[in-house]
Amino acid sequence: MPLPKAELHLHVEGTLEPELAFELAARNGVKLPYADTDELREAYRFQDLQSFLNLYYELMAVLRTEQDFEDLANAYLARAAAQGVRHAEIFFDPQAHLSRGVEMGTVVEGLWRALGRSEEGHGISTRLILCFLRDESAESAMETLQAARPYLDRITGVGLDSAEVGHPPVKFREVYEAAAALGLRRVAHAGEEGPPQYITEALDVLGVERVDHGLRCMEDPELVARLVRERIPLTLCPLSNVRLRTVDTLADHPLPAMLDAGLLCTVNSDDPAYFGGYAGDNFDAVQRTLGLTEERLRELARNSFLAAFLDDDEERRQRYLAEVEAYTFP
Ligand SMILES: Nc1ncnc2[nH]cnc12
Ligand SMILES: [Zn+2]
Repeated sequence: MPLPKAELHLHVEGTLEPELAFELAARNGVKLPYADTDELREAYRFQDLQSFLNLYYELMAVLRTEQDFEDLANAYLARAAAQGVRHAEIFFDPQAHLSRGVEMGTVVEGLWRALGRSEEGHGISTRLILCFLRDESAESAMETLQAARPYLDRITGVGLDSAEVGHPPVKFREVYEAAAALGLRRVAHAGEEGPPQYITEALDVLGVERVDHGLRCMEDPELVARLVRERIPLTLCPLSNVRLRTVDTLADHPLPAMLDAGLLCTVNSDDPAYFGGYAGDNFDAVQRTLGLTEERLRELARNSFLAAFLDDDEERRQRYLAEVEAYTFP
């Protein structure tokens, strides 16, 4: 039995495996510029975040109907359950669909058809987090938030993703204020490729409660001290960092130093279909390569539930935390 954990940094579009991409392409009459799944996998050699994003957006062309989004989410939930995920907070990128003529309702209702049955079907509780694309305008983000208003009973929070450098958090100040006024939780990618200053801005200007990635905080000791003091969770994605060359090799990953510094770290998969592993694979990889002790792994799992947006269901959080403490490693 795998260690129970929450996944807090997972882009549902990043769970599109090549096999499902071809299946959906055939179903929707979409022509992909790859002969087969092998040729597509060959394209998964990324130089940086942008080279990954190019492929990530290109493949979204196969996602067209509610059924497509339901199938995508169901495939993820099945894989996640097999790797010990008990709770998943799932990002989606509506602007990447709206711009192709796929409506907000198609995306949210499609995802919800899977998420609404996830507890019975996969034993996973879920939350949905709407992400704004930071390389699009603030006006577009605000329009997207407005388009989501009929679906807010299904959406827990907002996030910020896509190309980071040159798109500082401050650009989205008003959108995040509007999201907060609607009662939405706030997170943002910061310090993945962008500088530590973006992490500070995400906290101070956007009021985020968790930082996605946050890796580059390690360049600024005062920021580390603040993150420790304020118990700000970081949603790290080790295999993603290797594939996008944020770190040279997994052995160079600062996770052990971050835990030693007292940071509230969690381990997640980001875009598992592209980066070589789901949540459990990320745990296994850091255990193997970074030599994390069982107590460190238990700490990561505990942190994931502490950092989860389960404030409306504390009883469930305590149940999950008890599962973590009772877990015996094989
Ligand atoms: N790792 C990542 N960083 C920024 N935007 C993303 N969108 C999907 N994955 C992402
Ligand atoms: Zn991400």
